[in-house]
Amino acid sequence: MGAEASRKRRKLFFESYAEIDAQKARVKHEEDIRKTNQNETENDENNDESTDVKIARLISLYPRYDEAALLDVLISYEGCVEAASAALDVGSDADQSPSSPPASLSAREAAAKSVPGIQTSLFSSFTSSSQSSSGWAKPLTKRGKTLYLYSPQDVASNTPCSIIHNFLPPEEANDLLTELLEDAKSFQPETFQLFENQVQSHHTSCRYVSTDHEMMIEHGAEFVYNGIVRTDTRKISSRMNAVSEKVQKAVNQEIQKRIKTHYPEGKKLKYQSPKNWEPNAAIVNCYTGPQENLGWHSDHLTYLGPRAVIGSLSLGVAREFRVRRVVPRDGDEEKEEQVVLKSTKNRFSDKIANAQGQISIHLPHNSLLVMHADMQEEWKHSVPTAQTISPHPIAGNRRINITYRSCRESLHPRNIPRCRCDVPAILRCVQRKQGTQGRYMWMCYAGYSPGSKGCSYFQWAQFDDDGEPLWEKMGVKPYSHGKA
Ligand SMILES: O=C(O)CCC(=O)C(=O)O
Ligand SMILES: [Fe+2]
Repeated sequence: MGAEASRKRRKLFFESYAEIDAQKARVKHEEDIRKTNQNETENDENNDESTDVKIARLISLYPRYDEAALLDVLISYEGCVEAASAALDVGSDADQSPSSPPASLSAREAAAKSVPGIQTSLFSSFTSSSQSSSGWAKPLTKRGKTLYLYSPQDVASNTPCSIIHNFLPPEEANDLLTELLEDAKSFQPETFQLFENQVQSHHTSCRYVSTDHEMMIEHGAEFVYNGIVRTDTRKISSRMNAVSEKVQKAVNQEIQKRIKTHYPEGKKLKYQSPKNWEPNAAIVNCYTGPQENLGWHSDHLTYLGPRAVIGSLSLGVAREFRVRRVVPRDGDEEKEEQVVLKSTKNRFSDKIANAQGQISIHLPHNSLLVMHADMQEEWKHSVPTAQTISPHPIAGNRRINITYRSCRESLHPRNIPRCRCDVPAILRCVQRKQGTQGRYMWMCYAGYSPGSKGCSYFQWAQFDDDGEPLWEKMGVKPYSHGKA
């Protein structure tokens, strides 16, 4: 391919060469982190390669894909050549060798095919024969493949989520969208600490709370949420509040349905709150254009408590929401905890967690997705970059998402233990370690705030059956109890 043609094709993916370099730097940075994680958990023979070497390896394997497309795939797989290569193999016709992609495959198609796998049909590609212990069908996913789901029935049967399409009366959805698009003009990307570097999210967001009381508390001090120091907290508007009441009603109905149809013996899960779900905070996310995204993560449980339920309303441009189950594996307990901690810093995915493939849920304008109590502890989710988007008549190329959350009073920052850095500790669930999977722990949070290193504070968490903290049993003094 001529240099000029190659440059043109690169431009299909990136606005500028600076962006390619920035992407490469990002991959390199992510690689460094992955390398650190892997060094601590496993001996990976491939982990000292630079991004350029990895790209060179992919180019030699897939000579007919251009560099930008391969870089895109490598980014999707967090710098793991093997995973990227597996995805490209899936993306190629089954009977073609990796070095012989279809002759007509453009760079855009190559990337589309490679991120990450193609479902042919829900019922022909995937088969399910058994139910998991929590009652829902075993995921129908396969390694390196993505199962695309659209219908509420498919979503409820195959994921820990349920979805309601056309949730609000159309005018109400449009009015809320218009209001939030205006608000979002002053949203900022999230900044979080990734070891010694500060990293910015690839979308903007803002936290909203429902009462003046919460506003006063949160304005005095930085509020750490989802691993991010949030200095901009706003008050929920009357329009958002009216919608919040509808979300509350629908989410409570969905929770009851879920308990009856999916959970063992039709009972709520251990640690799930038996109370009516009442949203008192929201994070509003704004994704401008197809490249803005949110990486793999589980939502932090620090203020929500175990078995949290989240109502997530999508407005504007339709995007994909991906979920994948976290697969437990064996490893050293202490190192595993460090990995969990680090993975919250960088919202990093784990190639082992990818072993069962991913599920993509289509999120159109005015859809309410409920992430149920079986979600955060056992699954990760993301909003990936899109190859193309259909402009929305009001939002243009933007998508607004509101995640309504119910923070527990018992886990308010003033009530939770503080580590030696004098920062409220973070609550995490062990997701991957066989043996301790499902156990909760309190850890130092300070390492998340830019410029701070953090301490090694660690304490197993204990809760009653309804997910309320048992501070005394843990021998922990909540912050406010220690105050005069
Ligand atoms: O934008 C979305 O649909 C998901 C947002 C999300 O996962 C979050 O705010 O934690
Ligand atoms: Fe999330």
